[in-house]
Amino acid sequence: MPRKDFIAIDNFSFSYGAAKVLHGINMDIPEKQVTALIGPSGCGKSTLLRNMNRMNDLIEGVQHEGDIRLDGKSLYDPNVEVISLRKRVGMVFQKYNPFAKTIYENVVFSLRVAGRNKRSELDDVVERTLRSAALWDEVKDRLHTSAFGLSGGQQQRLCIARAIANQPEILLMDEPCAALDPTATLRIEDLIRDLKEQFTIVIVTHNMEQASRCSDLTAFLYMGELVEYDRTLKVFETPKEERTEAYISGRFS
Ligand SMILES: Nc1ncnc2c1ncn2[C@@H]1O[C@H](COP(=O)(O)OP(=O)(O)OP(=O)(O)O)[C@@H](O)[C@H]1O
Repeated sequence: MPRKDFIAIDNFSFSYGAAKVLHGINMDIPEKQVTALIGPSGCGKSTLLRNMNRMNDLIEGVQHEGDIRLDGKSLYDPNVEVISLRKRVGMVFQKYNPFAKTIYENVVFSLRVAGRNKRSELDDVVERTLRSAALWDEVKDRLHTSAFGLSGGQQQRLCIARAIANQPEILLMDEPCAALDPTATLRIEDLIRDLKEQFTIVIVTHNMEQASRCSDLTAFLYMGELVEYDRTLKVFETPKEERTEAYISGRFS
């Protein structure tokens, strides 16, 4: 049975120095579903997402209260090593950012870092991962050419492949289609729907249609508070809160 509170966010608040930007967020994110974080610019979506793999830790002066648990275990447990956490939680960013390497070497990057260099294993991972990222057919004849030779949408799918090559449990996506055209966007949305068979996905998006097309649950944040969190259909069709209704109907952005 997939776990309903695979990522359990428990009364979580977060500050950059004196600026408190998340206020007592409570949210259970289920396993192998797509959960979208929506809300106006600056409401704290990326901050919340980046806390799910402790990416904000390196910023000076940050503080948190409350807890985030992955599969029952606190991210802040002193025994949790951030490096092993990042293996469990992959991340894809707004601007596709392949490394200046070949397509093949981008996919196997995290395996090489972990000292896994056996050619036959790497070949298998490359094919399986590129198939999962819906890119194999387009690149199988040019695996050893530069990743920069791909289109923007292909480069983003390659970044998704790189993020999932080491089989994380969770995939965090921060506006993954923001730099893509509508056709490439739809391909990534198809891919997100396929990938939830294997991964728990959390996506930040400004695009309401995208949230309604590809997420199972939607959380609406406003000024660092979680205003509403429910099944996506419910949030879009019969929101409980006036502020959610106003936002999704475009009365403010
Ligand atoms: N590194 C940082 N240092 C200080 N303040 C930050 C930092 N990153 C974000 N903030 C502030 O935290 C608040 C929340 O920002 P965040 O990027 O999480 O919001 P967002 O909802 O993802 O916004 P957007 O949709 O514009 O990307 C904003 O007021 C922002 O200015």
